[in-house]
Amino acid sequence: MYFYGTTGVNNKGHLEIGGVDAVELTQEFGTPLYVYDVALMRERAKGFKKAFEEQQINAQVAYASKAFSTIAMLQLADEEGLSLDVVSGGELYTAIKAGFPAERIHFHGNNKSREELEMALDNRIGCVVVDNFYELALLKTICCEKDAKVNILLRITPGIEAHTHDYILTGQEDSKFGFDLQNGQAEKALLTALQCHHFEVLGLHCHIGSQIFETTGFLLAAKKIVEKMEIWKNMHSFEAKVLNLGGGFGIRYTKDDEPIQPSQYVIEIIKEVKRLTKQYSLNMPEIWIEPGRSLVGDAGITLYQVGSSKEVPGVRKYLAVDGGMSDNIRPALYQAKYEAVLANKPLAKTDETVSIAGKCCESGDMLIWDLPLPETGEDDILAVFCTGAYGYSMSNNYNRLPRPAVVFVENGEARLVVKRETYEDLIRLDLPLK
Ligand SMILES: Cc1ncc(COP(=O)(O)O)c(C=O)c1O
Ligand SMILES: N[C@@H](CCCC[NH3+])C(=O)O
Repeated sequence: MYFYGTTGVNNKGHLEIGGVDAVELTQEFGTPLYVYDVALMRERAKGFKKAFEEQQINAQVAYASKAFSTIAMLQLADEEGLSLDVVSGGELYTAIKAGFPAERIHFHGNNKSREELEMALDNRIGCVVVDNFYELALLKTICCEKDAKVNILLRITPGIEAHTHDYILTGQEDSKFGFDLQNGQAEKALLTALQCHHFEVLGLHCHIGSQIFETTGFLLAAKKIVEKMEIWKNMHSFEAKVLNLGGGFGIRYTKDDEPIQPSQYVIEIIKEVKRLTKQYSLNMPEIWIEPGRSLVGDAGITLYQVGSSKEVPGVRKYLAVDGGMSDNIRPALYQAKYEAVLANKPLAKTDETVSIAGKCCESGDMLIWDLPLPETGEDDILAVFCTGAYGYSMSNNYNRLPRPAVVFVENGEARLVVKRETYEDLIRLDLPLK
């Protein structure tokens, strides 16, 4: 059994997170319930920051808020001195309402609207990560209208495709994001941007993928970009002040995942960029990264009430919980794997193998296949580990299921940070036929 962060077993034999009894949490806040281990999120944030500080590198660690964006979460990110990556007006709005310092907000997205870009400029955010020629032109028009200046990074597609465990170098990257480095688009974008006096081109950005367990892909990406930086310095007198290598650092969902320490990515990236910049006589740029999953993923646990069960003789036993693909779509979308225990008896001997079904009207609404559990019945609470990233943020109201509440636990205290949706919330925006 693998417990993350402050999770353990208390003297009642119950699962405990942040010093709080998980069963009592369900009694107070209901189920399904997302529970976040605040100490673990702080530890992860500090780990990334410390890795840069120890090497005395100017850096920004921007939390990719798509992983889990709520007011309390963004306030926590601010407390930990993180910057913030937002990818939509909604994420930006949440950040502003959370009081997140605008100068540390970076705005991503492959189809930012005029309204979103105006919102970014009006709030004087730290930088816009420009993704394509359409955006370059639109941003220029808006800046002219507002007589505004804006810091930008150019999102580059370096031609490296990161698959979870291996890396494939592609000649021509087929991606909806960014300016291609190989075919000259990136250089054309740079020249266009440099001609516009409304833009301060801070540097370059790339993101090679997600749930990556090795450093190789990041180092290859850095190499390709720094090589271009040298060419662009000589040809266009442009020297990037910032090199943003994105997020994607992998975490442990199950025993099959073997992540490396978050600091390891940072240490190796710094070493490689130092080596390359020395080789090409460039100034060391600021290094920015954008972890999402690795800051919050393993800090989240979802608690469910166990309900019905069905035995298919000789095949399997299905055990249904009171949530499913509406609160965690990752198994249905990516065949993502999770581990789970019974929160009311996590150490009990596992003598059954069951498959955990959600309650949505879809055969594909399965959370975990073939999970070893003790004999399980109606009074049991299932705790699914590692649901902190892309769980709540990808939740939905399929079958008109209200979204669960979110609770932060720390030092023996629980704090409700997102209320449970009600049926009334579900129809709030509906209008009658006549
Ligand atoms: C541009 C960018 N930055 C950061 C992230 C965060 O990725 P992860 O949650 O895997 O760290 C993503 C998502 O993959 C992304 O697209
Ligand atoms: N949502 C995905 C990751 C996408 C990251 C954003 N580019 C996941 O749950 O793993």
